Amino acid sequence: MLAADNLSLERGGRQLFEGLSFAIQAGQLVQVAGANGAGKTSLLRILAGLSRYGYLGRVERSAPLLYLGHQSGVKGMLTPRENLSWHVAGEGIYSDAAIERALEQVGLYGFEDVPSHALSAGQHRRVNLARLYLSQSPLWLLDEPFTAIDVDGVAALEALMVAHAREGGAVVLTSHQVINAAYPMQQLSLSTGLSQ
Ligand SMILES: Nc1ncnc2c1ncn2[C@@H]1O[C@H](COP(=O)(O)OP(=O)(O)OP(=O)(O)O)[C@@H](O)[C@H]1O
Repeated sequence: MLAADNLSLERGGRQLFEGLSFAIQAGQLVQVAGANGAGKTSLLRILAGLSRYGYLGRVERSAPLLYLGHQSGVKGMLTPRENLSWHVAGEGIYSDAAIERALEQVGLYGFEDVPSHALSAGQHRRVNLARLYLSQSPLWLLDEPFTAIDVDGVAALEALMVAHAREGGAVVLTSHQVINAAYPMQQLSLSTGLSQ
């Protein structure tokens, strides 16, 4: 689905990674490991095709991907329903019922038509995560998806990622959290690459 060949990135005079190569196949759950400022977000953006310059090496993508950045990407003026409709419009046509179901699955039943600026940080995040329930992209690149999410929400998201991998998808995520997925979780180190 995704292959990185000899990736190197320097930022602000610091070498964040050098000669990094790995391949992500269907069915893999991969957590990018590293301290604050190590370069995890930078790597994910390169993998997603959002950083076109400034790095060395090649990325080959052979499957459609969904990238969720670490900011919620939710517009405060719009309701959760409008935000989600706007986001998924680019990925195909979805019925209002499917959008409502996705919002219900992330615990936003009853909040569909509230202006998003009146939602909490975790609820903002949940609007963004609802995109995963509608996604038809096999490859998910998720930057800090658990930020501001409560315990039940974390468990639901872990289960969703496992189901996605079992159905032939793949997930690459950054997180400082220990993930309790009932599924083999591989670690991607910025210095040594993918664990076995
Ligand atoms: N646009 C930029 N210009 C210059 N330096 C940048 C830029 N964006 C990020 N950096 C630097 O690159 C380094 C890596 O940042 P990055 O956000 O990729 O780290 P991270 O591993 O995701 O960190 P965290 O765990 O704190 O989210 C940091 O030292 C950061 O200051």
